[in-house]
Amino acid sequence: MTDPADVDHVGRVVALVPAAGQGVRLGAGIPKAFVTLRGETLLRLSVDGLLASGVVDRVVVIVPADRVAEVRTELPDGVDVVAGGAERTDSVRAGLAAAPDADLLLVHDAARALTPPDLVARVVAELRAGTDAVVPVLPVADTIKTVDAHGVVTGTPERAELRAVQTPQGFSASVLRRAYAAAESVATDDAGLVERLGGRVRTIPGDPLAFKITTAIDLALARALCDEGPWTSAPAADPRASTDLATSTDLATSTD
Ligand SMILES: Nc1ccn([C@@H]2O[C@H](COP(=O)(O)OP(=O)(O)OP(=O)(O)O)[C@@H](O)[C@H]2O)c(=O)n1
Ligand SMILES: C[C@](O)(CO)[C@H](O)COP(=O)(O)O
Repeated sequence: MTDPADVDHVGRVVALVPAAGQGVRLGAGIPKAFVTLRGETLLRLSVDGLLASGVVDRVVVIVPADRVAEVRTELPDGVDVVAGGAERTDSVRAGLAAAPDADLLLVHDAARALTPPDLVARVVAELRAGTDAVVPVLPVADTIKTVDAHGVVTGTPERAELRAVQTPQGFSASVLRRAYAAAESVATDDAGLVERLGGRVRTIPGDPLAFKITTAIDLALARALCDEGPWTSAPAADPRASTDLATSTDLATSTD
C-alpha cells in the first residue's frame, strides 16, 4: 500500500518549459527560444528531449504573449502553450497555473536545448524514489570570488563546496506550489524558492550537454556539437541520443 506521505511521488509528471525570455545576452534579435539549431528552434529541441525521455506525461511551454498562437500550431499535439511574464519566476508561475493535474513537476529551460533525455529520466527517477526537490549539478571549473559594489574581492568560497546548477529541476507538485505561493520576490532558479522555505534540495550529477545557451559563444558551441559531435555518426539523427553520454556523466561527477 502506498504510504500517504509518498502520495506526491506517484502519478503524473508535467514538465514546464519557460521560453518567454528575450535572450538579451545572446543578442540574436529575436527571443532566444526561437533561435534555430539544425533547423529546429531551441524550444522544439527542448520539448522533444523531454518527450524522448519517456517519463514525462505532459508538457506546458511558456512563451512571449505575442507568440502563443504561432507556437500552438508548431508544437506536437498535447503540448500546452501559455503566455509568460516579465521575469522567469513569473513565467514559471503561469506554467504552474496551467498544470493543476501535476503530481510531479519538472521545470526545464528552453535554452538547454541539448539536454540528454537520460538526464530527464534520472531527475524523475529521483522524484519517484521519494525526493521532494532535486537539481542536476556540475562541479565548478573556475575559482569563484565574491565582490563588493566596487568590484573588490570580498571572499573566495571553497570550490569543492560549489556546484553549477542545471535544469530540469524536479519537485513534488505540492512542494513547488507552496514555494511559489510564499515567494515574495524573484529567484534565479526554482529550487531557490524551496530553499527559502527551509526545504531540502537534493543534487544529482548533471550533464555537460545540458548547458544553457546564454551567449553567442554558447550557441556556437551548440552548433559545433550538432555538426561535429561524435554522435553524428550514430544512426539516430537526434544529437541527444549520444551513446557517449556515460562519458559526459563521468565528467559531471569529477571534481577536478
Ligand atoms: N521572463 C522570462 C525570462 C526567462 N524565461 C526563460 O527562462 C529560461 C532561462 O533564462 P535565460 O537563459 O536567462 O533566458 P533569457 O531571460 O531569455 O536571457 P537574457 O537574460 O539574456 O535576456 C529561458 O528558456 C528563458 O526563455 C522565461 O520564460 N521568462
Ligand atoms: C534556472 C537556471 O537555469 C539554473 O542554472 C538559471 O538559474 C537561470 O538563470 P537565468 O539568469 O535566467 O539564465
